[in-house]
Amino acid sequence: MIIPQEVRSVSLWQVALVLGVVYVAHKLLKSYRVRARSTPLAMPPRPSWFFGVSRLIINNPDASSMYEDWVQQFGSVFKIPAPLGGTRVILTDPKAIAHFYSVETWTYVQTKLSRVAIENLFGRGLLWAEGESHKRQRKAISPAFSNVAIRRLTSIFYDSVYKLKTNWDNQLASVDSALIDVETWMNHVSLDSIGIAGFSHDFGSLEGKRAAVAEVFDAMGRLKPSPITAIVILFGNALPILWRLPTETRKLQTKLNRAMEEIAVPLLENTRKEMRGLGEKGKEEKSIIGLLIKAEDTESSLQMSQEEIMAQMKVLILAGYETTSISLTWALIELSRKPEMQVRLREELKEQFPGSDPTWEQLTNGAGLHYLDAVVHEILRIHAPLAVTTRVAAKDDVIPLSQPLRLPNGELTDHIAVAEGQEVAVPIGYVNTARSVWGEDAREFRPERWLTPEGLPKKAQEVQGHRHLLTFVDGHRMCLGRGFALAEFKAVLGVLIKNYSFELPDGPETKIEYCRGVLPRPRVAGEKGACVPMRVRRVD
Ligand code: HEM
Repeated sequence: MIIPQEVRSVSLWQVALVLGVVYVAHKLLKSYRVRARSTPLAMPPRPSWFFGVSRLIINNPDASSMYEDWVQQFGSVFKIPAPLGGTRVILTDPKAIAHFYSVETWTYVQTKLSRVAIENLFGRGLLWAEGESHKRQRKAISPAFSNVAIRRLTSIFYDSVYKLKTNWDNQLASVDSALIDVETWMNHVSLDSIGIAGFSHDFGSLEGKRAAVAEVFDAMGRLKPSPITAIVILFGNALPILWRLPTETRKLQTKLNRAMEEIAVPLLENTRKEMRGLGEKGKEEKSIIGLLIKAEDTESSLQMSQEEIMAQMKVLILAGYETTSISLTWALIELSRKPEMQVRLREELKEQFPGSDPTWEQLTNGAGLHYLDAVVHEILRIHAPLAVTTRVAAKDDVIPLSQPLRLPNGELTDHIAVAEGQEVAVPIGYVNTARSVWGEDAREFRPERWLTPEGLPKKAQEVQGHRHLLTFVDGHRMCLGRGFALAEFKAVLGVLIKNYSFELPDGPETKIEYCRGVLPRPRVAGEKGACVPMRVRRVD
């Protein structure tokens, strides 16, 4: 049958109109239901329906000050305008935060958008899983992060930093000092360490090889929002097929998968050979994923598929590569801004370990390395690589508060009601550096605060998490690799500060700014990419 053109176009318009009306009605109904079942919280004005305050936060190098203003105006729990007309509840009260993390992955889950993005890029591994599936995966992978396992991996961190040392010593053989981009080298140390310790693969970046994985991460940081990506982000939840469009992100995903496959296949083969007694003599598999494959087999449960193994490998790279290299870079920056602290750390290292390097026990239990421990934790406090946890409520919830909160209607409350579908966030970076929690010098790099005999301020002690910091979050998703990260951070920083002195190109006042990466990275102002060139000298 031939349908006249005008009839066809009219019906298309009608369909589009009906769909539009249904969509808007659904959105309105949903927001009405969320509002009806939620405690009415205070909220700052909305600067844009499309972006909410997200652009103000992302573009603000001092987002903590914005949160501080809001806390002063509205109290410890409030709402902020989120993108597309939505709202987000912000928790800064310690009891509320502890509750939130204690029910995360069950009551609070990844937003649909993050979940699809994580699945597409990094597979259905630990970071993607929620609830029962997350519990099962975490139980399977946890033994590979035990103290015994990390202790056996510590030599890998030293191997990496000594490869760096060989290169730097060559550069400094005939000159007094050299200008070295320390951020790139921290990336190499971190990537090669996670490759070998995580899944027995040497990326070789410390020897000048260009790893495809590092290229993917660099490219992800440089991705520019295109109209097609915007469409996928806006409508991807409703129409998952859009995620299959050949966007730049999808191309990177294919490249990352290919690179990881090349690593996963031999690892699986070698580990299974070893378990059948056919492995290379003296080459026992001790990497995190290797241990995981072995454990699965001895428990004679189902073997992990190659796809699952790749997903966990990608989780390790995503979770462990940038976080550690960014933290090491910030440590060198802060110690260059405060040369007297650099000298104090060097003296401690030389005094305690004049002719050797500390073992895992010595790194972990202090062994006189109190200042090293203080520097590391102070960096993790003021430069948390992940600045916020954002989740959505999967069901209605009641969040308890440690202090009564004054609501906009004048009532006082000791709890708040949150409805299913409401976004909730914990601003990690702000809580770690809040003056009301850490004192007037909260924003300053002052490792000495960790050494005071009376301990941390009382308010800080109310915050749960590793050493009262939210840097590794808390609860079910608390960073599994924190023992790994701390051992690596201390081992690498110890060798660097013992052997070299670091100066920023324009002295302690050199301007440092953030640049985009998968996570925000530091750079010396004016540099094109994420570069932190420093004047490096050998010290005897
Ligand atoms: C300074 C370094 C590090 C920091 C600040 C850090 C921080 C974090 C944070 C904030 C999370 C929670 C992510 C979320 O809620 O979505 C996390 C999860 C995780 N991290 Fe780390 N991380 C670091 C290093 C590492 C390293 C080196 C590894 C592995 C060797 C690692 C493995 C993991 C894993 C497996 C998870 C997922 C836990 C789960 O979902 O149950 N992390 N990390």
